[in-house]
Amino acid sequence: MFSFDKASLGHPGQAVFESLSLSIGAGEIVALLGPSGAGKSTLLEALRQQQEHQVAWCPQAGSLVPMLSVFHNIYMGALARHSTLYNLRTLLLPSAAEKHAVGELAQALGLEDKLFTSVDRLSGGQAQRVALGRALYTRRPVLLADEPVSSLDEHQGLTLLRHTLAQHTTAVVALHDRSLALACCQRIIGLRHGEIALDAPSDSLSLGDLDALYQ
Ligand SMILES: Nc1ncnc2c1ncn2[C@@H]1O[C@H](COP(=O)(O)OP(=O)(O)OP(=O)(O)O)[C@@H](O)[C@H]1O
Repeated sequence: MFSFDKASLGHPGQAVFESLSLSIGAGEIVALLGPSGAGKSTLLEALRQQQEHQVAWCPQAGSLVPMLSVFHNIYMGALARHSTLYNLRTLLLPSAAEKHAVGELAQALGLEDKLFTSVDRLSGGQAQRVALGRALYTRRPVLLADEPVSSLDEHQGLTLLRHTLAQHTTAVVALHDRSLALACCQRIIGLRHGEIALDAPSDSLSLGDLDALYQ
């Protein structure tokens, strides 16, 4: 599904990975771990470019449109599924069917009472749940998510990450919470200084093994 062979990845004027070799197969649920600046977001963006039309994309907070409502931001996940005319009509005057579909998703995310509240009036954790909702509403099989539950409490983060992963066949999720990575993902890829420092099944790893990534 995803494959890099001695690839150079990075940003204009800055290579983050100088020679990255990595394969991720369909059906894998993968956590990306590593200290800040290790290259998790850079790798997610490169993965996205390889399978753009298959990917449900959940970037870090800040990607929502703050002055629009929860309904509108979640609906944006569906823009590619519909004609421009249908999208314009739905954004201006949503049908009962779209309100119901987005409302059901909002309910699963604990946002049912905020459906027509603008995102700039939400807490950080509520906004993160909207971003997850938008990714879920794309209804695509491959989830790529960048710290999708970092502002949620431990219990809610675990519940929502499990709920979201269950709706995708393949996923790569950057996380900072190592326990969450071990609990929810089958494979852990640890990044450090633009290299893969660890790549192993999560059931072969302990929290202590993951600590080494951050030392
Ligand atoms: N738009 C950009 N232009 C130039 N360099 C960038 C850009 N975005 C990130 N970088 C650099 O690329 C490197 C990797 O950044 P990246 O965001 O991939 O790390 P990360 O592991 O996701 O970090 P964090 O956990 O803090 O989000 C860093 O040195 C960062 O400064």
